[in-house]
Amino acid sequence: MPVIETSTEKKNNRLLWGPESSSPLTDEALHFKRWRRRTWQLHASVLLSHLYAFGLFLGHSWAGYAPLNAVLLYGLWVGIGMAFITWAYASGWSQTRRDPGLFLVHQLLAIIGTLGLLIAAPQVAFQALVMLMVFSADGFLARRRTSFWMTWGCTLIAVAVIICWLGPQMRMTTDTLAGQLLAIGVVFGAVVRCSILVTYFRSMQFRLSASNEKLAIALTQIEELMRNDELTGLANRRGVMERLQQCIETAQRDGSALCVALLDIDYFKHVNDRYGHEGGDQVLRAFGQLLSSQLRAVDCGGRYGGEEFLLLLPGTTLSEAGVLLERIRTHTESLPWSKKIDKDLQVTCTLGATLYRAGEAVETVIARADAAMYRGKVAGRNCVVLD
Ligand SMILES: Nc1nc2c(ncn2[C@@H]2O[C@H](COP(=O)(O)OP(=O)(O)OP(=O)(O)O)[C@@H](O)[C@H]2O)c(=O)[nH]1
Repeated sequence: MPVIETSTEKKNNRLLWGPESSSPLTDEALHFKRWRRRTWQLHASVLLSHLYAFGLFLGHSWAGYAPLNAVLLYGLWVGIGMAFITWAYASGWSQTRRDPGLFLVHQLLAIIGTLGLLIAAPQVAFQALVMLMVFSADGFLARRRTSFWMTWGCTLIAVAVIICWLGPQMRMTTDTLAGQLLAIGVVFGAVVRCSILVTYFRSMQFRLSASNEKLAIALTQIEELMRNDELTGLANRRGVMERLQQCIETAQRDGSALCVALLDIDYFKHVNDRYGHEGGDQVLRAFGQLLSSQLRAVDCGGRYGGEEFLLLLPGTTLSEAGVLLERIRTHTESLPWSKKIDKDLQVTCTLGATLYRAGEAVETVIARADAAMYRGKVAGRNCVVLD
């Protein structure tokens, strides 16, 4: 399983990239499976690179630039090291280390192997130096600050030693055709290894931006759901209240009119009692559709409570609102409820509206609309009351 860090460990062992640990939302087993897959992919590419380098050194030996024994010893050293790292990944032992990618181990293996080869075959110092630098490029993938700096620190020291010690003897082995081909092979290998790493980084970047996009879409959907009433398709209380706050700010800024109306279905309890909760829900759904069809795009209708709705009508005077609310009332009355639910069903609503007054609080304007609607209820319902 992935190593879980304590907070002190996190502080002492800061990461250079990526999250501190897997997100609590991420399935930990999935996260671990992905990590293992990528580690194995990278490890396979490292093994191939070592094989390639070994092949090139063998080629140099065949062309007479390095003693065969030295090359074979180098191959044995790297082979044992790679077998150990493969075991460490497969057994999960690497997971118990602070550097689960074993970047430093990789690097020390390559450095010691290269230095050993150079002592025995200084003729191939230049090629070995290039390959060492190429293998070091893997160090860029180290996440942990200490792994990163130790990997690079060791590499730079090794490179400095090679340059100071063998610099004067360094030469490109290009005096024969075989030497030329081998030198080209060294450069080719370096380019391929670097492009593999760059491709790896780019695919990580691509995956990251793709999941960021998915996340942004999911976030938008969640935000929409948070503000929507599933039953009626209108805004819910949170949504309509946020919108009211925005409408008030606009009205205060440009001095435009803002009408606020409360609407309540009459005797809704009877609908529920007679047709059941499902019948009541059907009425609410149809009512939501009716309101949506009557409001302009700039208006907002939201479900304020059970069978109570809040309507926001920006840029609308009280008398203009009166016309709209009367239309909603008559449409409610004349909607073919008998076809929709039951032949005996008759639905009406009572509406109360008021004009927002500059400087007043949200609660005040709603309370005034509520009082207007209440007066309509007392007066016998199925009417519009303007305050
Ligand atoms: N089906 C359904 N019923 C709901 C929902 N939310 C609230 N109600 C019901 O709506 C009814 C509201 O009843 P009251 O507040 O007494 O109002 P009323 O019967 O409409 O009477 P007046 O408003 O005075 O005309 C209650 O029976 C609630 O259970 C809902 O989402 N679905």
